[in-house]
Amino acid sequence: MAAQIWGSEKRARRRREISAKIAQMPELHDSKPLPFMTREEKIMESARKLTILTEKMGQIIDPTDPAELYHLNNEVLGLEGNPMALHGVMFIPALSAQASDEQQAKWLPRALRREIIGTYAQTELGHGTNLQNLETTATYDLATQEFVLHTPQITALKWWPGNLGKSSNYAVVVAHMIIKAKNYGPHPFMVQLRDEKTHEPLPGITIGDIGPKMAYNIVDNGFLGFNKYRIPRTNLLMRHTKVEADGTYIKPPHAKINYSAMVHVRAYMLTGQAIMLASALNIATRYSSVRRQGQIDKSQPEVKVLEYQTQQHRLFPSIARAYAFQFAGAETVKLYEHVLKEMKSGNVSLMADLHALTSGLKSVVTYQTGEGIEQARMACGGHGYSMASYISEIYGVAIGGCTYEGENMVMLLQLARYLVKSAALVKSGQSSKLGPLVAYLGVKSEPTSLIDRIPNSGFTEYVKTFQHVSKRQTLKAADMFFGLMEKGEKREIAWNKCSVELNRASRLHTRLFIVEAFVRRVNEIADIRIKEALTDLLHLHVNYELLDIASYALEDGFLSASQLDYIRDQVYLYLGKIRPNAVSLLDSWEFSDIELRSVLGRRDGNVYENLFKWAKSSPLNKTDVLSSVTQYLKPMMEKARL
Ligand SMILES: CC/C=C\C/C=C\C/C=C\C/C=C\CC/C=C/C(=O)SCCNC(=O)CCNC(=O)[C@H](O)C(C)(C)COP(=O)(O)OP(=O)(O)OC[C@H]1O[C@@H](n2cnc3c(N)ncnc32)[C@H](O)[C@@H]1OP(=O)(O)O
Ligand SMILES: Cc1cc2nc3c(=O)[nH]c(=O)nc-3n(C[C@H](O)[C@H](O)[C@H](O)COP(=O)(O)OP(=O)(O)OC[C@H]3O[C@@H](n4cnc5c(N)ncnc54)[C@H](O)[C@@H]3O)c2cc1C
Repeated sequence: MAAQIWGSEKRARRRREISAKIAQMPELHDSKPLPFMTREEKIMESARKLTILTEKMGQIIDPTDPAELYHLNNEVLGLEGNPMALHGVMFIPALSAQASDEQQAKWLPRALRREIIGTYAQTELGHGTNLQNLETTATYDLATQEFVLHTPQITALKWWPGNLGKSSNYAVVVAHMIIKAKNYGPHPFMVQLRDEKTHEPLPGITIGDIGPKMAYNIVDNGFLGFNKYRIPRTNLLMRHTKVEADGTYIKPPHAKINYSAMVHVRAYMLTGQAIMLASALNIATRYSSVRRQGQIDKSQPEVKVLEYQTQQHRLFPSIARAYAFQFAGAETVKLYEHVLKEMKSGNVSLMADLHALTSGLKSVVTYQTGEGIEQARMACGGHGYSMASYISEIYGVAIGGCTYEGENMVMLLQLARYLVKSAALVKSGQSSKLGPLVAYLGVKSEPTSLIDRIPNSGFTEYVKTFQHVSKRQTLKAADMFFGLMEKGEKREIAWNKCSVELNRASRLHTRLFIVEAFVRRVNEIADIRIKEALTDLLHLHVNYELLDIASYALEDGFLSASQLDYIRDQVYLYLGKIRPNAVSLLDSWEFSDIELRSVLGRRDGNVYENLFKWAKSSPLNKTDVLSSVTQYLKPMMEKARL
């Protein structure tokens, strides 16, 4: 199963080997539990481990393999981030995709050797979503052949970029490029922020940390202002766009090609979200098979809480989602790598499809991951609320994904633009022009679902039902939009008035893609036992998801009330079938205790002993009487006694 999850037997084996090596290297372990550290201590601890890793990485992993690097990172540095998180996640990808060969030769080896630390600085205090209204400017000075970066007012301060505040000395900065008073829109520039020797901010740069966040606090998300700060013309990233010495602008082959670093993260973060969901579920499911509370049969002893159907219903559909996201994520990464290769050689024809797909997936996956992790926390009762479970940190980091790389509603609306264009093709009889991801929109569906009517139909009837609801909602939302325009409404006003319906279409389309990715994967599996276990999970997935969106299929009679009862019964049937495998389905992800960082979710299951040990190690328990008591509470009580 681990081979299915991680892509191959070799990958699963390598992960095990890496975890085993790390287990033998105490210098790479947290020196004490992270929740007991202050933010400064955590940042220091992370930097300590990061520098050891830089020295010893070659002994542990193949540093050129991103999957090994990612696993090493999760084990040693963990999900709260590290001082170089954005260096790998966005700075290097931005340079790789947007810098010319010559620029890459100059900067990439230095970045890869970690001679310099970089980040991706785009969002500002006043604008994150609407890139056209970013306010930082890069004005070309023909006389000196330099760009002058400037922050015209407080809202133009860069705000949020990870590791910008304290760790990075370089950044890819996105600014509006102005040449001879003409604004060419947002473009990426390579900018040095700090002196390479002293790490002091360079003159003209104002920089710092934006303060503590809900989670992810090892990362120093930062602010940055420029006061007429000059950089050479050749620091504009020039793979696709060029500015010649005389100010001549050579436009890129696609208007949005400079957005590729965002698409990179949107594609890669899906499996990251699956991992976080599976981690939280691993903790909750292990704990649920240790925790005994109450009886189902009063004549029997107390049961493990995992025996309760409500507990299974809370956890198992999310186990199925974690697998579904992992499989859909792996497909998306493959597609992304393909499109990136094409883009580098000038073929930009697949960019729109990839953008639409990743926009929908990042939104649905992050939202459902958040839901699943929060349910996992509640499934652990009171102990889930303790930082000892570590679920709150996993939750905080995961739901950051609902916001970063494009706020979820906004990204769903990006996919909706693509769906509406596709609907227009269907309506004008040009279905043959639909891309493969939306081809179903042009296919006539049956009048009613045949779920429960065709024995052994596999998942075909389910997929058809998902296709039906997605198609119907897309055409309905598109009709609403076109109708408003026909009535004379301006395009943007009409769009806004339909946006809730449009986003519903985007979600349904994306959920269909996730179901199909899961079906594709299960169909490929040769090992009978693995196939059986995953088929059960897939049964739960399709029935649970369909129940969740049933209103769309009920309202036009595609599904009947009796079919809904059938689907509900299937959910209960598969909850029971999955119960014996539940812990194994999560243990198969093979998270080590070091990586999980959870007292509640440890492999040994010694929950109570470990919780007591953890509580005793709380810094508050170093003394029996705190100074807050001697200084304030004791005098107060004494005064009251007089
Ligand atoms: C590798 C990682 C591995 C694992 C990660 C795991 C865990 C992660 C843990 C921690 C987190 C780590 C890092 C977090 C880092 C976060 C970084 C950031 O957040 S960076 C900032 C991100 N910002 C955004 O995403 C901004 C969102 N806004 C936009 O993208 C755009 O403004 C928007 C698309 C909304 C609109 O663009 P605009 O240019 O204004 O639009 P316009 O109306 O002119 O055009 C729309 C037109 O353009 C098409 N389009 C838009 N984008 C693309 C694209 N990327 N590719 C192709 N086409 C694009 C769009 O479809 C539309 O086309 P049509 O007109 O409809 O034809
Ligand atoms: C943990 C974290 C890490 C980050 N890291 C980075 C980084 O490394 N580099 C970087 O540059 N940035 C980073 N960001 C910033 C992030 O990319 C932005 O916060 C994000 O893109 C959302 O933009 P915003 O804050 O402007 O939200 P807003 O756009 O202000 O969103 C507020 C509300 O307005 C709604 N809204 C906005 N526009 C529309 C619209 N057109 N239609 C409908 N509704 C709309 C949204 O849906 C939302 O409900 C990070 C953010 C976080 C939380």
